[in-house]
Amino acid sequence: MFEIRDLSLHYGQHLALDHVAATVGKGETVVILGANGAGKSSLLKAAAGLVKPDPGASIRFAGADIVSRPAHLVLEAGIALVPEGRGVFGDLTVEENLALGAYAKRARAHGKTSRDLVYSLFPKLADRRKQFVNTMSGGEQQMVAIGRALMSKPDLLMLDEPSLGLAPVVVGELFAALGRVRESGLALLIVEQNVRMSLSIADRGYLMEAGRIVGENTATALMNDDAVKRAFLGATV
Ligand SMILES: Nc1ncnc2c1ncn2[C@@H]1O[C@H](COP(=O)(O)OP(=O)(O)OP(=O)(O)O)[C@@H](O)[C@H]1O
Repeated sequence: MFEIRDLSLHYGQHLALDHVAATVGKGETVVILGANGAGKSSLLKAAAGLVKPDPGASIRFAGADIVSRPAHLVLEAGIALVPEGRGVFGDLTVEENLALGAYAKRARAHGKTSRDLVYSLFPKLADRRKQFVNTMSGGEQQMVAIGRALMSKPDLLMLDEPSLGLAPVVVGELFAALGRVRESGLALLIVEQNVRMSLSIADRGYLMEAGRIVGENTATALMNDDAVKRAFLGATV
């Protein structure tokens, strides 16, 4: 359904992505693991149309080549990004933030159905629909950000470090909610530092290092991989 090939990206002289190839199947959950600066955010930004890759890249989604499309047209094609740092509007309420997520043409006619889906996936948001987002906890704000992205009716939801800065118990809640999003049939592409948690809801994962994909396997195999354990799970194997 989603296929990236030969994706390279320079920031000036700096090569941030080097011939990256990756896929996400329909309804599949895929995690990208890698150290700080490996290029994970750049990969999501390029896929979302927020940064322009080097010539020669191919990014295909549901049969269409979307590589040169601007961000709003990538969204119309069915790919939504929840950026690192969330990007919610703090001085608007939960329901106002959600309403803003439904501006895409593909989403406008489905506002009520999408809102009902978001509230069923995140019951906490339903209780707090009139609350200003800047009075909410970090975990709740992350749920608003995910809810807003879901309002665009995506087929692929990309998340950049959704657990960043959240307390462990909140991270647990967040991943339980992402598990429910996954069950609803969406494909997910997640960049995460919380390797254990993200692999626990994933089908597959890629390892990134210095702008390149250096490994790929099922989530179960990665969880048991000695190199992954050493690098990301704090094990001394
Ligand atoms: N706008 C930019 N201009 C110049 N260099 C950039 C820019 N954005 C990212 N980089 C550089 O590109 C490389 C990849 O960055 P990227 O943010 O994609 O990595 P990451 O794996 O997401 O890391 P992190 O987990 O720290 O966010 C880094 O060396 C970073 O300094």
